[in-house]
Amino acid sequence: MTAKAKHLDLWQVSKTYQSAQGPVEAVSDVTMSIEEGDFVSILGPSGCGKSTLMMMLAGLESITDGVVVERGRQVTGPREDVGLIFQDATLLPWLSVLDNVLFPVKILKKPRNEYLRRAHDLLAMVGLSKFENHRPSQLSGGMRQRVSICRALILDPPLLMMDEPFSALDAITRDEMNLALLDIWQKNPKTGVFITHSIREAVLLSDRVLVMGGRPSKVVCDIKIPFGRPRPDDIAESPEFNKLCGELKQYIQSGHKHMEEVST
Ligand SMILES: Nc1ncnc2c1ncn2[C@@H]1O[C@H](COP(=O)(O)OP(=O)(O)OP(=O)(O)O)[C@@H](O)[C@H]1O
Repeated sequence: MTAKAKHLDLWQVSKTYQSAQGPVEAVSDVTMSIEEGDFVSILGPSGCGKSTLMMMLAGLESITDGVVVERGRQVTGPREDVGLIFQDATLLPWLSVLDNVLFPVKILKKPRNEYLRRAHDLLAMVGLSKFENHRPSQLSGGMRQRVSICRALILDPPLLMMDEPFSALDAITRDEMNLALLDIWQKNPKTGVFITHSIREAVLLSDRVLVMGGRPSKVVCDIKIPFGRPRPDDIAESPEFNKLCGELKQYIQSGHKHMEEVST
């Protein structure tokens, strides 16, 4: 079996914020790789540095120490080949759904006609063809987040980073969005970094799950998810799925306890 190429390489990556109350060591000494095409979730207690780590990988937050390399090139700032999705869909209220999806094309001054077909196809894939001319205020939260997924995919970036993209949605819509994301990955595989507080969501979607914890925060657990793709519909009911969730829960709880002990 041939080894997969590395998409991201992190070497001794740390981040210390300077705040009015003094330095905050948010991430400490993370060394790891993420392989091409892998969907990697990051779990961990609140405040353990998950978003900070993702922002450093995306080149949107400076790195205090260490190096991040993407496909052989050191990351020094934001770049076009990363799609980003956040908890809030952050759509532009005055633009139609279609124009929101095409917004990165406009900003980067790429030819609209070349991306129009892709925008229609993406919106069809997430079931929003009939809403292309609607404004974001006419959509539900789940629909808005589906538009933001299409916007992140419009330039077909090889890397998609998602920071708790479904945490503001109700449970049923969240399950639907998980299935939509599995479907998108099946049809158009890419490298993914996904931050979530939901253990089950992480196990369902991922090829690998990392748990961050401790103070200063590190990667305390790195588990390969043994399920192939496409994932069977009833995978989340299987004993193996639930066993993995149980193991991850224990790692998170011990990281949580450690953070509480240090902060008291
Ligand atoms: N701009 C900033 N200035 C100072 N401290 C910051 C800044 N941003 C984050 N922090 C601190 O860094 C630590 C890590 O924050 P981060 O948002 O990365 O954690 P997180 O694991 O994503 O949390 P959550 O799950 O609650 O979103 C926290 O202690 C936070 O208070």
